[in-house]
Amino acid sequence: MGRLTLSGIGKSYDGVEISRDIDLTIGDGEFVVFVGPSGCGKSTLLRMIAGLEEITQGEMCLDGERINEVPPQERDIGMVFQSYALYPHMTVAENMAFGLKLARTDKAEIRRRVAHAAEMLHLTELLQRKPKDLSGGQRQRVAIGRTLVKEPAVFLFDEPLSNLDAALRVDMRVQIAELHERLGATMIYVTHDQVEAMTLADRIVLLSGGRIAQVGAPLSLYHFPRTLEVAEFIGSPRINTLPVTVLDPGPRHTTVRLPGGESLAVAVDGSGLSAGDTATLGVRAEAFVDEPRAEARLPARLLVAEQLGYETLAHLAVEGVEGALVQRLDGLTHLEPHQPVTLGLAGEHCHLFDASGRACPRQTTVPGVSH
Ligand SMILES: Nc1ncnc2c1ncn2[C@@H]1O[C@H](COP(=O)(O)OP(=O)(O)OP(=O)(O)O)[C@@H](O)[C@H]1O
Repeated sequence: MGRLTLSGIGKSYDGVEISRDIDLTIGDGEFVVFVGPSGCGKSTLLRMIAGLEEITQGEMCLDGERINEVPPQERDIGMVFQSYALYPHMTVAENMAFGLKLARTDKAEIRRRVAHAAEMLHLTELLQRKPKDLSGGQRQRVAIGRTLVKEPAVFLFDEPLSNLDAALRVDMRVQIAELHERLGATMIYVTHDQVEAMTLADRIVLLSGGRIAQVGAPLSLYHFPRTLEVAEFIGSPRINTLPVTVLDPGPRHTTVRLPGGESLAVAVDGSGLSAGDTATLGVRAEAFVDEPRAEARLPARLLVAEQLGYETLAHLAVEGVEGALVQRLDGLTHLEPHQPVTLGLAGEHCHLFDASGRACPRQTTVPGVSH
């Protein structure tokens, strides 16, 4: 079992509060990713779960038992760190067995667990090698193996892939997903990489300033962000934002004036807004529409076209909008430098945020994705 409950968890260092009011239940077998900008408190929260940091507020329970005061080695929790910290003079097998030896585990049991972990992580052929004779990805797999042999109920990963190059990261990401599938253990994973969060998580916990900004399935956060900050953090390229003025707020549609003067009825409940309010319109790079579906238009000029093969990202200048807007286009689209482009908008594909950054509830539904 590995059901973790955090109730009102908070952390202060010398009276300075860095996180608070963390309420979260992580189900047995769930893969949860803590994500958020640097300094938002992800690692601190993970270290509190591991028992490496004192919990200064609230209660933490594992399978119903309070663990606040339980030392790390007595928690049924294993942690994989960003730095592999393997013992250089020991073989892969010895590195993996080390923790079990310290815990005086029976020798035959150690052999069984090391062999099983090695097989799961495709390390069987490498068991007699020393860390210096391994690649970065192989070393990271040994570090995971060291935790795997302890057979913990909960696995914690603290940015385990950040020392690897881009191709290896993708490879290891897939291997970690496979491992979760095969073990069915609870896994909590910290990263500042939203692609890792989107691809690995059953649920994402997006932290901001030491508090939970939003918890949900990756696609829920993508399509139904509760704040502008969440909308900007999830998704690559970043969501486009445009300053707008509210003309007519309403329960199903809110009409806004766009830069350039056209109006657009956005499919959101804007009943908390008033006519004349300033707000932010959010449009994902793939959410611009062609004629005849366009309900409003923005004249734009091409700045740069990034041709990525399977897609082209057009960076566009629009009068009245700071910075470039990005439109995702088919990879075969050919664009001339500086060519004028018309961006089409449709109200059901847009987001609207009030001046404080709170999202107006979208009235649009996305099949299979809950709000
Ligand atoms: N020992 C400490 N004493 C005082 N403040 C600390 C201590 N450790 C962390 N902090 C502060 O707590 C905040 C959260 O740090 P934490 O490392 O949890 O953030 P993070 O989201 O994991 O960031 P990153 O992605 O950069 O690793 C930061 O403002 C940090 O400066």
